[in-house]
Amino acid sequence: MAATPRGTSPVPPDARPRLTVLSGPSGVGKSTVVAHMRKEHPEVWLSVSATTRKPRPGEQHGVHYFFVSDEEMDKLIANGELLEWAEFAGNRYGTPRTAVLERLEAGEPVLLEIDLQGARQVRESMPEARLVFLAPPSWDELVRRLTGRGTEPPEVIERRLTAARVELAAEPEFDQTLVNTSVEDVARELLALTNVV
Ligand SMILES: Nc1ncnc2c1ncn2[C@@H]1O[C@H](COP(=O)(O)OP(=O)(O)OP(=O)(O)O)[C@@H](O)[C@H]1O
Ligand SMILES: Nc1nc2c(ncn2[C@@H]2O[C@H](COP(=O)(O)O)[C@@H](O)[C@H]2O)c(=O)[nH]1
Repeated sequence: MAATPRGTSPVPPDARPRLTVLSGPSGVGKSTVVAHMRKEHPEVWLSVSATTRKPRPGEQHGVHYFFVSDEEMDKLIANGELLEWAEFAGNRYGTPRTAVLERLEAGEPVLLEIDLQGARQVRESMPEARLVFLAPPSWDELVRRLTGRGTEPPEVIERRLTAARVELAAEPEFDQTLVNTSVEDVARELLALTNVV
């Protein structure tokens, strides 16, 4: 058996800083679960995405998203500043590359909350990432949550539900599925997957 070099200790694979990607259909509760988890564990670093979507009431630039113009998004993409990006229901969204890589290099676990297309791109470029799918308890409950949130007009809800059917069908591509029946339970399970504790 090979000896452990002096000054180092064997690190079990699960103790390494990990890139966790949380995806799932619009309205399933990704932001709610992540916010709940980070209230107790603010040390979980969540990437702030850039988007061309307009802010919802209460959303702050640099906190919930970097709200950018179409031209700014074009530049971010052209300059290779995004780790991944996608068009979703009429807007573009992308993950700023440098901030994520800096955190990972510093040994900190990183969480991305992104759509299916983005998750697939991360799987290609960073195969070590753990992909977690957040599923609704049922289709009807997903529709209730998305509609009940009251943030999108009916035609945008329709677009998001069309995307949701595609996203639900892609669940087998993910490493893990969590069913969002209870925010508290899922937040605890997600925390365990991020390797923070
Ligand atoms: N476990 C749950 N039980 C009941 N309602 C929930 C649960 N989780 C989230 N919700 C509610 O569902 C709605 C959608 O949640 P949220 O905005 O977090 O979804 P999301 O997946 O982040 O959506 P999007 O991808 O569109 O940003 C919110 O009104 C939220 O309060
Ligand atoms: N591919 C990416 N998807 C992202 C990113 N940031 C957010 N999202 C996803 O977009 C939809 C819609 O979000 P909303 O805030 O408008 O409701 C949702 O699935 C998010 O997870 C990103 O950087 N890249």
